[in-house]
Amino acid sequence: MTSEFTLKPTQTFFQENSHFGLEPSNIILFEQRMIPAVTFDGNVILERKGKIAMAPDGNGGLYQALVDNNVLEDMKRRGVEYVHVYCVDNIMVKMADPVFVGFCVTKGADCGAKVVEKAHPDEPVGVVCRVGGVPQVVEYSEIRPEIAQLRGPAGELVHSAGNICNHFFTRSFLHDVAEKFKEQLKQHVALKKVPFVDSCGNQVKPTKPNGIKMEKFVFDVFPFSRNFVAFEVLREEEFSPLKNSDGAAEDTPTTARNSLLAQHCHWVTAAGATLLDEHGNSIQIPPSSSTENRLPVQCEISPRVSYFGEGLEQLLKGKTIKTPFILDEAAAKELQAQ
Ligand SMILES: CC(=O)N[C@H]1[C@@H](OP(=O)(O)OP(=O)(O)OC[C@H]2O[C@@H](n3ccc(=O)[nH]c3=O)[C@H](O)[C@@H]2O)O[C@H](CO)[C@@H](O)[C@@H]1O
Repeated sequence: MTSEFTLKPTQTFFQENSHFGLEPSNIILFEQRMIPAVTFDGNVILERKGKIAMAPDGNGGLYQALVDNNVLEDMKRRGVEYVHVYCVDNIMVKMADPVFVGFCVTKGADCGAKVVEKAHPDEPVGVVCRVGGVPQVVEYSEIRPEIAQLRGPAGELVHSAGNICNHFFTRSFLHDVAEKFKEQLKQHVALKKVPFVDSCGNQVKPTKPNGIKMEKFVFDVFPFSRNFVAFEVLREEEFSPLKNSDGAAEDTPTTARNSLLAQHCHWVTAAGATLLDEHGNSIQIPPSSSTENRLPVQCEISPRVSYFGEGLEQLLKGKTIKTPFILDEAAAKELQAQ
């Protein structure tokens, strides 16, 4: 799902990359709806003369967009029964993870969410929990601080299941949502800086929030589930979000890249290889849970060679590898021939 802003660049990106080897007719890109941004007293905002400022309707706009674009019918025709939904800003996402999907299917779930243990009470992640017995996510922007900080007897956070925006649905559940529940999804208020044109015709880029965007949230369908499951995974293996530009303290392009490189180093050493730095000295890799802040070892493995570290032993066991090291399909062929 894209928005009005991202459809064209996404299409172009897929074309420029030969659809990553997929059959183009098997890739369905579709747009979510846009709704007007308004001022705090409810008036529309002019982005420029003659154009109302619009914004995508939140990731919960998915359910309306599935209907608008006949996507569920298309899935039915293709025999798609299970759907993996994830947000675009997590470099470590395991697309269509067979373990997660298998877990949900084995449990007979119609709806599931991957979670990681929250790092600290104020971490900006929603909390997957039950409220009055009903499964849901309480978003970080809406949880009361004293609830976020509640701790159990051993000092652990009571509400520790951090939502990573990584969900499983059956097609039949999505069908029910589209037919019966989508109108019941709440609107959430987001205070935003909305560029506008002032009464003299000048473009203004506000420095503090001047408007409201209404958003629906993708997880607001969880309460309608008949069998909801949560599946906890390790943060260092599956979650390194990109929320800020470089220069910020966390969740930047640099931290995302470093998380991926660190993971790939672990795969290489777990497969029995030794990594060398540019001077030929062997590199000691800290454990994957280490928070030690050091420069990443330049070691990257193409997802076309290994999805989650599997199959590397036959290529790498007992080998000594100089970094920077990129294991793409061509390098894998060479290693296989050795
Ligand atoms: C509403 C929601 O899911 N919140 C989750 C989201 O927060 P976060 O604040 O990151 O939520 P965003 O509004 O950025 O949306 C997350 C993702 O949803 C998609 N998107 C967003 C808006 C939109 O109109 N259309 C659209 O497709 C994008 O892929 C985006 O990456 O990720 C966090 C983990 O990183 C979770 O802990 C939050 O609970």
